[in-house]
Amino acid sequence: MALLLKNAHIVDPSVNLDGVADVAIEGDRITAVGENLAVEGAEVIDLSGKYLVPGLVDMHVHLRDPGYEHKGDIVSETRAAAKGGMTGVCSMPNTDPVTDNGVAVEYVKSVAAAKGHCRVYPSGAITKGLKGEIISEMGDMVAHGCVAFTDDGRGIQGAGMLRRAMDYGKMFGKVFMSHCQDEDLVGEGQINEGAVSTRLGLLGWPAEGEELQIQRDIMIARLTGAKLHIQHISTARGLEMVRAAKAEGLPVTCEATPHHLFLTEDAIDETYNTSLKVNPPLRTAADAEALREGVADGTVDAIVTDHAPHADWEKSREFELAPFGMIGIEGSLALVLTNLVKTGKITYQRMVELMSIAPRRILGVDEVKIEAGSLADITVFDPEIRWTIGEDGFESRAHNCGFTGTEVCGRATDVFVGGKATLRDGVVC
Ligand SMILES: NC(=O)N[C@@H](CC(=O)O)C(=O)O
Ligand SMILES: [Zn+2]
Ligand SMILES: [Zn+2]
Repeated sequence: MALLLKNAHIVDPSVNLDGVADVAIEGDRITAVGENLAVEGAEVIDLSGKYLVPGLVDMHVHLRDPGYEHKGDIVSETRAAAKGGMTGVCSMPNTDPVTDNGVAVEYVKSVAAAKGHCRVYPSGAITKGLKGEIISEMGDMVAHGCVAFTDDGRGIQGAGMLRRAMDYGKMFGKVFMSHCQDEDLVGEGQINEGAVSTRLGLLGWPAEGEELQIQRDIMIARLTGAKLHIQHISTARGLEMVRAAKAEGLPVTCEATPHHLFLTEDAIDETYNTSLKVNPPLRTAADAEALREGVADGTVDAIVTDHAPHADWEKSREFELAPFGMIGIEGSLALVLTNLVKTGKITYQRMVELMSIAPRRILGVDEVKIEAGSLADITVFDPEIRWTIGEDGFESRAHNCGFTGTEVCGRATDVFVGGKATLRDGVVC
């Protein structure tokens, strides 16, 4: 049946839209955008007071499926994505078995298509088993729908390995996404190296453990001509390196997470909250401030969550034994609205670039525009809903959210993927 979304404030910088209008949808496409639209027989949804934007995409998400379904699976984590307002996610390959061949990509793609609550764009490992030793079956993975290559969860330790993978893999035209972590330097580091790690008696993880690989990967991208995307960037100097690479004209992009933008190492205290144990670690206030500047000035291309579900029993251990990672996909839109848009740091248009347009462009997946003919992947949110993260639990199977208890303003109410509702009035469908 046709759908008519009425009276929403549409924001889509790609077609210069910033104002109230109606959107008509038929099948999986937008058929018209304009004022006072009427479509015979259409279901009419009044969206007065709400914003309507091209569907949000979180390009860094751990679905944990196959292999770690006790943390989350494709159904539970795409439900979380829909609840957070996402129409699509890029899944990470650190599953078991690792997503490093066409069959593994096919599994994620087909289960998501059959049972998922948003689109899933699978990434594939750069090296077999994420071991950093042998190049994965890149061509096979691309043939099965892999959109990007990454060894996320680990960095590629050998510079020569990365060089060979980029030299070979660049023919597929996909982006290489780097988790930058020099394992020899980082060692058993638990949180950012500094006064907080010293006071709490936790081994430190120096900013240099990330920056060395950011610089190295930029240099190897320059050498090979491959497209490079720096994942979950967390340090001011690392961001400076990306800024310089962009100024040089290299095909380098980067992403930042809400936790690296809005939390710092100072949130970690004697309660040893393991939800705040993330890779890379929460950094200093100066780092977070530099990242927010980068979001505003365009150096940071995309906001992602690095949504990383872990079971309660895995996180309820000594800080050193708990795994790294926090969930975030249900709160990211609200955190960005609350901390960046409503404070005037960025506009709604910039938010749409960061959370919708740039992720699709970097991943090279179908564009979505609020105009006739486009795929009807749409996110609707109410900027005035006040709520507290975690108060009603989570759609995710996991609870390891570092923002639990944080009061925010703004929440997704309705999401459409290919014209089909996946969230209606805040309820996942
Ligand atoms: N970010 C994390 O702290 N953890 C991620 C891995 C990763 O993104 O590197 C995970 O898979 O749990
Ligand atoms: Zn990572
Ligand atoms: Zn990750």
